[in-house]
Amino acid sequence: MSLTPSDAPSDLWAAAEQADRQRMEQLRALLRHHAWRYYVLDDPEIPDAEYDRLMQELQALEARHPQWVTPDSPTQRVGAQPSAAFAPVAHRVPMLSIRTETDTSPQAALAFDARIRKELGLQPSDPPVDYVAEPKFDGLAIALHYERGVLVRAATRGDGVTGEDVTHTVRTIAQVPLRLLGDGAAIPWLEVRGEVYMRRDDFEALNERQRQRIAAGDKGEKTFVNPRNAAAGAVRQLDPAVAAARPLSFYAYGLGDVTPAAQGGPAFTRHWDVLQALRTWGFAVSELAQRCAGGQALAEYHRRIGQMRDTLPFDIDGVVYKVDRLDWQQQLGFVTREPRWALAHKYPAQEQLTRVLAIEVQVGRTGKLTPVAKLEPVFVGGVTVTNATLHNEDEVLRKDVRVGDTVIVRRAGDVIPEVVAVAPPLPEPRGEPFRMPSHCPVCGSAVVREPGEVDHRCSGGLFCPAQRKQAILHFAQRRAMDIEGLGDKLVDQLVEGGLVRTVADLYRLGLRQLAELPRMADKSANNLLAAIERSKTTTLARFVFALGIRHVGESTARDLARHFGRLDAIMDASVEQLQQVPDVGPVVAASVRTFFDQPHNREVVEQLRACGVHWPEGEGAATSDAAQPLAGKTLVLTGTLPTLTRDEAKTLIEAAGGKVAGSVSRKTDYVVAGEAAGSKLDKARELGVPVVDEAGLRALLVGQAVSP
Ligand SMILES: NC(=O)c1ccc[n+]([C@@H]2O[C@H](COP(=O)([O-])OP(=O)(O)OC[C@H]3O[C@@H](n4cnc5c(N)ncnc54)[C@H](O)[C@@H]3O)[C@@H](O)[C@H]2O)c1
Ligand SMILES: [Zn+2]
Repeated sequence: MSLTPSDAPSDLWAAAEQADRQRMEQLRALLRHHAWRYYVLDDPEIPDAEYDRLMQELQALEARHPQWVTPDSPTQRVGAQPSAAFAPVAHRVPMLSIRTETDTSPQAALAFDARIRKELGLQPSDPPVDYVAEPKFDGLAIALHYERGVLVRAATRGDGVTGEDVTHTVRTIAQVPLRLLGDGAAIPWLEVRGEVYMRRDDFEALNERQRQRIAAGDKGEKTFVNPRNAAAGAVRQLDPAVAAARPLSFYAYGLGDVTPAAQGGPAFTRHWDVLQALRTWGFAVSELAQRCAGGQALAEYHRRIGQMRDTLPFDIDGVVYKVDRLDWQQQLGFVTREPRWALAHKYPAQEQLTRVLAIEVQVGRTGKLTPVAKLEPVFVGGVTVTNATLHNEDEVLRKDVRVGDTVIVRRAGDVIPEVVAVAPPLPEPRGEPFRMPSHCPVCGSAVVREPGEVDHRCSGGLFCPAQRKQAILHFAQRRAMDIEGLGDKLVDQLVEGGLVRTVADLYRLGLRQLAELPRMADKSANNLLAAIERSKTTTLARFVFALGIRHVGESTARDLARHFGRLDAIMDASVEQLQQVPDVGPVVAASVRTFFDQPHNREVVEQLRACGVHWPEGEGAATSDAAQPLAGKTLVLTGTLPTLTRDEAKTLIEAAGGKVAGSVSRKTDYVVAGEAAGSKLDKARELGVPVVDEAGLRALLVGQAVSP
């Protein structure tokens, strides 16, 4: 029920008025606070959608009570007061906001067109109005001043009248021309306007780098809420080096104060022509800008760009419609803070508020543990989201996200939704701070975080159901157990069909089970069984590599096999003993020890042996199922060999027991030189190291002597 003077007693009416007035005061204070966080600190506390809701509520109240609208109300102003940290720049042509339409349906485009036609006094019989439609980039507006084609100043929008001088940082942006091309160079005074933004991939990479820095103990660093704020923060830096290190981009979309045509400035009649000229002067102008005749074409544009939104490399929060004819723009003019000739037609917000119901830990296929927030379902970026990543333990603690908190969730493009921050107010009392579990929630094995690493990992690689597929693929690969035909698709089928839980189950597969799999003929099932059977005869080095112990690659596996000779010796070696092996440092040693400390991993190893997987054990037998003609020899590869790639040559040499080194020294036994061999060949000659070609290498591989 709504209260109006006619149906409510006057004191009730007065009370309602009083409540409105109080709410307006409250909203203004809130909006001022959030505008300050957003525009001055580049560190918003609430999502834009939330800010827009507060703004709309205030606008509605002001519409109902126009007598209480104050000139300093956030509804009457653009941006925020420029910061005193920068020199002020006066905008000769004010930098305004754009009227925003949050109704994402096509109707809004038609309504805009109808309004424009009405304001221009057009008749239904008049032709459609020409518009230019452009993406609305989510970055920050910048004015660039060019004097005779040379960039002399760059300014933020500030409060629309006075901006901040950010020439020092904007100069570092590669897409901002320092000198204009073509006839742009001759214009006495030219102000170009556009948006500085950060591409989504650049933003993700920047945040990943920040997370690494924080993990490495850099206390001063933080991650950024979204590309818009990362871009704004970079531009509004005092130190240009910081901005230069952040990957920023720039799109030009219009002009500000320009020398009139009569005094040597450019003459334009349409906005579209402005965009084309900007391009010839050397600016990036969006390829997505398009001319549209009439409201229907605008609605179609909104739909088309909306469909592309997730795949665009940058964030957009809507599209902008602009009347193309500049004389009409002039005629339509401005209201307080917005031109009448433009409209920002939004898309569903990419950031929303919701509540954390739980924090779960997920285990990825490589064993990495990721804390994930379970959320009260929320519509964000066009879909309903119920889970959002929290990346790692440090991130959860730094953001201090707890169960019961209200958080900002971001979903942009095809990047997985993430919790970007906790939003005030905090609940009273709060939940417990997050702790990473000490044991894998999937398999119960110990969870390990290595020094200098951001991630926690499950150490039960051979057994952990989360890591099954990865473990089997690794185990079966050519350089490990070499089970031919056991690829991605088949592993999926075996695991999903419940036939294989650990690698030991491979040796228990029967023909009947295999033949029942979809797309599996008897012949291929037989081939696979034969390949599995063949793999039972292996070497200790291959077997150790096949286990998938973190940091134990092929060559470490070989070193371990050579040093210990027997599997049990490796499994029981202490961290100190492991470090006796050349090239095995504390991290690798700890990783091997932890792996074999997991009872589940040991069980799988025992099952493999029980299934008949075997290798020659003991001194000298460690690595050889064939002769090792290059045992103890070090070779260096240089240049291009006629038939072998460098990888293939390396594999062959290592299979023959040799080592491949990166540089030539007195300890090098042979240098294998191909086409276009460089300084390594010179070095070999200088040191008198024997040099062989590919034929020579092949001879060495089979144990023949070669004369260099
Ligand atoms: N989260 C918060 O706390 C908070 C606080 C204050 C403001 N905000 C957000 O900031 C925005 C405030 O609106 P505003 O007044 O700055 O205007 P706006 O960002 O909605 O629209 C005007 C701006 O659009 C940009 N723009 C992008 N592409 C353009 C194009 N092709 N042509 C012309 N302009 C283009 C320009 O930078 C211009 O200044 C809202 O989205 C609001 O939610 C958020
Ligand atoms: Zn596990």
